[in-house]
Amino acid sequence: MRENELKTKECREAQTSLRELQMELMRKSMHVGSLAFAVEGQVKEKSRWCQLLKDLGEKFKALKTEHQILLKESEEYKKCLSDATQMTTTIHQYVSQYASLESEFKDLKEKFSEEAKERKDLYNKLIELKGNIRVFCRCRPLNTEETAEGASMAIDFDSAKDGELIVRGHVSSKKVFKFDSVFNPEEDQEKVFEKTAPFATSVLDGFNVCIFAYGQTGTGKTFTMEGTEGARGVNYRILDELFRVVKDRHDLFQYEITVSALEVYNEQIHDLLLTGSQPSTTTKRLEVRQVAEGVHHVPGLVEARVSNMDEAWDVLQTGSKARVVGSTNANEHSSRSHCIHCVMVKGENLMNGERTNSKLWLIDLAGSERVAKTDAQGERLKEAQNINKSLSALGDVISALATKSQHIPFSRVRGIELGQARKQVDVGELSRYKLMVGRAKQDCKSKDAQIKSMEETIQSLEAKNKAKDLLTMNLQDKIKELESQLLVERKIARQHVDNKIAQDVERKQQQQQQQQSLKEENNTYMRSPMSERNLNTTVERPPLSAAPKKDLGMAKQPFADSNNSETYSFNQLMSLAEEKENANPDAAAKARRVSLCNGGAQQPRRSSLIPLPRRNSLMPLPGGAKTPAPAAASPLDKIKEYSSPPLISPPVMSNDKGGSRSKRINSILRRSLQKKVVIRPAPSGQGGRRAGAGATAAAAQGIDSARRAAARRVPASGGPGGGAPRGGVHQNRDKERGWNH
Ligand SMILES: Nc1ncnc2c1ncn2[C@@H]1O[C@H](COP(=O)(O)OP(=O)(O)OP(=O)(O)O)[C@@H](O)[C@H]1O
Repeated sequence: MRENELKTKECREAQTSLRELQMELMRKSMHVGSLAFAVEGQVKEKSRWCQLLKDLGEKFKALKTEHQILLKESEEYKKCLSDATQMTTTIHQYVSQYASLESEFKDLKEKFSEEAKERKDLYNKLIELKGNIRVFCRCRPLNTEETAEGASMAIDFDSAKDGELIVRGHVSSKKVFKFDSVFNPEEDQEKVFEKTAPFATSVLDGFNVCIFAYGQTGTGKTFTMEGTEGARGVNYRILDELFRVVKDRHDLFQYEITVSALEVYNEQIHDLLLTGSQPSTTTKRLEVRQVAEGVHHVPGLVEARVSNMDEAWDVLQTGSKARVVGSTNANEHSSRSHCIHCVMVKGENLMNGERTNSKLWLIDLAGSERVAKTDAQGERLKEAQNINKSLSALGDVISALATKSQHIPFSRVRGIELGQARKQVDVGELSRYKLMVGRAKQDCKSKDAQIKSMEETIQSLEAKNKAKDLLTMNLQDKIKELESQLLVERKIARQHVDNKIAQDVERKQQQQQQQQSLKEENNTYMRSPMSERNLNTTVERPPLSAAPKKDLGMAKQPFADSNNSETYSFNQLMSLAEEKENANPDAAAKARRVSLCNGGAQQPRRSSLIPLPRRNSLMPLPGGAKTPAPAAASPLDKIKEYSSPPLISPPVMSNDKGGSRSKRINSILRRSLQKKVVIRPAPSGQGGRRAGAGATAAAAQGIDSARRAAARRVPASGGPGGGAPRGGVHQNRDKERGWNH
């Protein structure tokens, strides 16, 4: 039992432990599960990290590669930088070299310009030394006809190299001619051109050149100048040379070449380039003009711009073909006109900008002929005569030029004066000048008229000005007089006011003294009884005569006695005066009238305590009561008063203390003067004037009239003599003026 119990207990314990173990197992299995989940997460994380690691490894590899590339590049850049530095240094070196080369080039350019100039001068000197006018002589071979006729050469060319030509005569006599060069019949075109080739350079250097062929008809002039297709003459060759030199100089010079062609036929000029395209009948006549010294121009002549030899030759050939040619006994194709080809060259030196303008004249003259020999008739005869005439004139011109004669007979030549034509004036130009002169004259005339009228206006204005000046002076004089008069009146008014004030003060003081004495008397009577009164005693009274004396003293110094309590201050006096004036305007007006008008007998005589200066103007002093009042209506009787704005400001007193006082007085005076004095229009004389037209003018007029009236009354009011002369009035005026100074 016990065993059973033990076994049961053991079983129970084993069961409990089993349960615990089961629980433990469960916990462990749960823990294992959670660990497995965690492991799974860790595995995932690990794989992610592995992937990241892999990516980073790849990136690292790429960066490494890039780094290597960049390293290579940086090395290359370093090399480039060093190369660039070297290049910069090289460029700087080149720049400095260029600068030095440029300055060198500039120097060389200058030197070259100088050298070119020197060369040009030397070349020109050489040409001059050879002769500005050079004469070459060419003899053609005998033609078939001459040979057939059995003619022989009459010229000896033994000394041709020295420029001598010997003409054998029929007799034994020989004639020797000297030329710059002599070409024998065997010498070809090229040989002839050799002597003329240098002129092409002269033309391009800016010099004018003229080559012409002169000679008897049929002697080979046209052949020499024009030549044939197989044997080109001077014209072709010199043009060819010209363009060759232009080509050589194209780096240094720029040229502009134009050509023209004209002929002088029967002393008339025709444009061959124009006639080449149009019928000769329609061509207009041309004339040679000298536009400046040594510069000639044919207005209206066609000038063809050419840029190369072919163009130039084509143009000149067109002209040559249009030339008048006729058959004569001497020459089957005789030129009946002078053919002139002109090549105009405008050059510009590209180095220094120097410009040149030159001309090359190539002239094939018509041949001189003996009319008798050629047996010319009709048109041919006329042509021959004109040709001979013009050639003769040309001979004279050349002779004069060669001998450097002062007078060159250009006027004899017409058409062949291309070398140096005299200055001609265009008819159209002349008429234009005439028109201009006419207009200028008209302008001049109209301007003269304007000036005259202006002078008259000025004169009249000056006269008016003078009159105005005179008027102004008169007015100024009047104003001065009025001003002085006004000052006098002010003075009088001031004195009057002072007197009035003094009188008032005196009267008041008298009254006060009287009242005081009465009071004292009363007091005396009141204090003593009747019994005590001494009837014999007399009250000591101030003598009656003493008061006026005292008053007189006070009146003399109304503003100075400050000890007296009854004495008025200046302001009080002023206010008193104003009060009085306001209270009794009639009296004030009367008072004013006293100052302005003749109060005469109506006014009571008052002794002025302040000595007044002697008055000679306007009206008598108040003391002049003896003077009878004028019976006739005085101009002052016509005076009426009316209020108006202040006329003239009183002069400012300079005294500082008295300034306020004087201002006060002035204000009173101003107020009294504001009642302006106006004279009624007089029946004559001053009737034209308007009273009150202007404040100042009215016052001036009024006072002036009053003054005149006073001046008229002077003799009546006790003046010396019945009719005082006008000078007396002036004297009075002067005296009045003297008061103010
Ligand atoms: N040096 C020369 N060699 C060969 N032939 C020449 C020579 N000079 C002139 N002639 C020939 O002589 C002829 C007359 O010459 P050309 O017409 O040039 O004379 P010209 O002086 O111009 O006469 P014109 O004044 O009448 O016009 C032409 O047939 C020309 O071929």
